[in-house]
Amino acid sequence: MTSDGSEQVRASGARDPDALIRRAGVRGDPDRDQHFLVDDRVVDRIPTYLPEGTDLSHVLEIGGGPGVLTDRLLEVADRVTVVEQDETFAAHLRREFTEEVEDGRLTVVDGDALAVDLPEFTACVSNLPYGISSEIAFRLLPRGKPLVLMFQKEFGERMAAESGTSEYGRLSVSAQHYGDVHVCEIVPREAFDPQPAVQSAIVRVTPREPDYEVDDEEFFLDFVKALFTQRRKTIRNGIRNTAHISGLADPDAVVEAADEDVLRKRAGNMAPTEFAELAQLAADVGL
Ligand SMILES: C[S@@+](CC[C@H](N)C(=O)[O-])C[C@H]1O[C@@H](n2cnc3c(N)ncnc32)[C@H](O)[C@@H]1O
Repeated sequence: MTSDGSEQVRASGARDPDALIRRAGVRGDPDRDQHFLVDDRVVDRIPTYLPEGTDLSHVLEIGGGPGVLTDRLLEVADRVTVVEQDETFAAHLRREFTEEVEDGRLTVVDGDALAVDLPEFTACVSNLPYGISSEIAFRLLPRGKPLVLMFQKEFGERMAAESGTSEYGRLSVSAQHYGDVHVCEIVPREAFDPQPAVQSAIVRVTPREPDYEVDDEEFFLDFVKALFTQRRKTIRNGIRNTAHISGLADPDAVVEAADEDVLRKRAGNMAPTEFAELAQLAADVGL
C-alpha cells in the first residue's frame, strides 16, 4: 500500500489481484464458477503464451471477474472485450477501468458467454468458468483464432492428448481438428481464491488447417463422437453399434468397404487422420 493509502498498482504498473478483489467488494462464489487468480506470476505469464506474431488488435476475455487478467490484457492489446455474467463484477470492471472504457479500449459485455453474440476477435485469453468450459471452447475453436485458456487440468490434458494415450478421446480429436493444442503450464490450486477442488492447466490453441480433408465437418465430428462411445470395442463393432449417433444409414456398407487393419483397431489408437479417412469413406458409402 502507498503512503496515501492507495494500492492501485504495483511497481510494474499492473494492478494487484488482492486489491482488485477488495475493490470488487465481493468474494468469489465457487457455485458461480468464480475462482480468481491471485498469483501475479501466473497472471503475468498467461498473455506470453500466445503464439508469436498474434494479432493483438482485439483480444476477447470470457469471465473477467475482478479484472486481474483484463488488466494484463489491456497492457498488451489495442482493444479488449470482456464478457462477464455476474452483474456485480461487470459493474466493478466498468468502474475499475473507467478510463479504458471511455477511450474505447475496453468493452464490458454483461451476459452469458454461451448466449451473447461474441465479437470478431483476433485472439482470446481467458481463465474460463469451469462449469461451461467445454461449451465455450467449442464456441471459440471454429473461429480459427489463437486461444490461451485456463481449464481444469484433466480437461486441458485430454484436449492436448495424442492417440495411444489414456487421455486421448473425442475431445482430443475435436479440439485438434481446429489447431495445435499445447499445455503451457499446470497451475496449482493455491494460485486462486477461492481455491478450486483440482489443479488447472493453461492451454494454447494455435489455429491451423488439419492435415486431412473432410467434406462434411459435422458428420466427421459426430462419427468421432460415436466411435468413442464404444472405445473398448473394435472400430468394426463401433461403426455397427453407433449408427444412431453418427447418423449412418448403412453401417454395414462402411464395414465392407473399410480396410481390415482399421476395422481391427480401437478408437483410442486411431490418429485424427485415420478418423478423417474413415469418415470420408463412411460418408461416401454409408450415409
Ligand atoms: C474462473 S473465474 C475467472 C475470473 C478472472 N478472469 C480471474 O482470472 O481471476 C470465471 C469468471 O467467469 C464468470 N462467469 C461464470 N459463468 C459465466 C458465463 N456463462 N458467461 C460469462 N461469464 C461467466 C464468473 O462470474 C467469473 O468472474
